[in-house]
Amino acid sequence: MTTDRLTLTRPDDWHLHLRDGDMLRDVLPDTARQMGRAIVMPNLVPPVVTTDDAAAYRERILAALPAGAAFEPLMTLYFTEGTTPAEIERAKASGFVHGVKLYPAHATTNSSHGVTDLRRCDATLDAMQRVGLPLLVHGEVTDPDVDVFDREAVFIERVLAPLVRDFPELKVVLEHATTSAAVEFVETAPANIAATITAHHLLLNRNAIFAGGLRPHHYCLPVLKRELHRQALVKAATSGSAKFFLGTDSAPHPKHAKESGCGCAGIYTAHAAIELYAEVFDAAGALDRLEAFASFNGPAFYGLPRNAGTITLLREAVPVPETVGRGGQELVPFRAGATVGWRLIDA
Ligand SMILES: NC(=O)N[C@@H](CC(=O)O)C(=O)O
Ligand SMILES: [Zn+2]
Ligand SMILES: [Zn+2]
Repeated sequence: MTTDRLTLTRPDDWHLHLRDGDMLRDVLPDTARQMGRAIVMPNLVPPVVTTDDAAAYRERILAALPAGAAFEPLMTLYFTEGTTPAEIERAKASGFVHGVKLYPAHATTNSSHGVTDLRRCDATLDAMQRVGLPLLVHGEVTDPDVDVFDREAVFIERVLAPLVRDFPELKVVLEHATTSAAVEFVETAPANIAATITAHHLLLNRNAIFAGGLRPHHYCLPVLKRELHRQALVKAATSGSAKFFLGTDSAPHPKHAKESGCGCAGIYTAHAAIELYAEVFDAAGALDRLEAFASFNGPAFYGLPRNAGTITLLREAVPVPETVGRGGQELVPFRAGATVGWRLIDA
């Protein structure tokens, strides 16, 4: 039996880039239309490093919301080697900071202020473990001797496994998991270790970067992997395990910055996020497990209530515009000029 109409508890996006200024105003309505909340990444220029920075950014997001939107931004701090235990206490006490994001220095977009040696951060990690503030990790080593396709697996071995051993109570989210190594690590780790999975890593393998020519809009970090890894991610997401949840890593960059001699990493999926995940779960014969992945597992991990409302999807081919952008710089959305298989209707 096929389902042509799907009603779900309103989902959340547990890994999202909203940027700032004009770009923020352009992209925020896409997320606010479907998600109740989102964990907002702190890699602005300059980064969001203190609770005061996060409070100010939160106000800018709320001010950019379309009238009547009930969206709640869940803020994060950018982990630097200067992040103190006192800042962790302040962040936790704020009630609006829900995680601290670890970018290994130079691993990805706007990560130059990231951490070069996590061993120098023990006191801060200890404070996070004590107050129950999750560590959100971009899990890739930056060692130039490590092949770009192996950077996640090597990070798990060199950094994540020792971290989990030394801070056994620390809540950790391995963000945008892309490999079978990540899936195995998270599955066999204790309940305080979880992972987000993006729609694009569930839908595409690395061939998509080179399909008929170089495809800058399929370039992101961690980079797309082999088909066997994509299959492992689909299996994990649709398994019913509470350790995996929705995190789009929707990462808008202006068209000219992607279509460049040195293009930025990041894929914009917020315009059709839940629709793209529905495609994946449908193809896997697991539409009945989409709601837990999208709407239940994340709040359970973060210790937050589920959203109260619902959203409804209809099975229908919906065209995706060539560009998105209402005033800021144009950006090219995932599936630009093609279609997605579901329509989100206003319930
Ligand atoms: N995922 C990406 O390719 N890019 C993200 C950064 C990140 O999440 O690593 C961005 O901020 O553009
Ligand atoms: Zn990242
Ligand atoms: Zn990201």
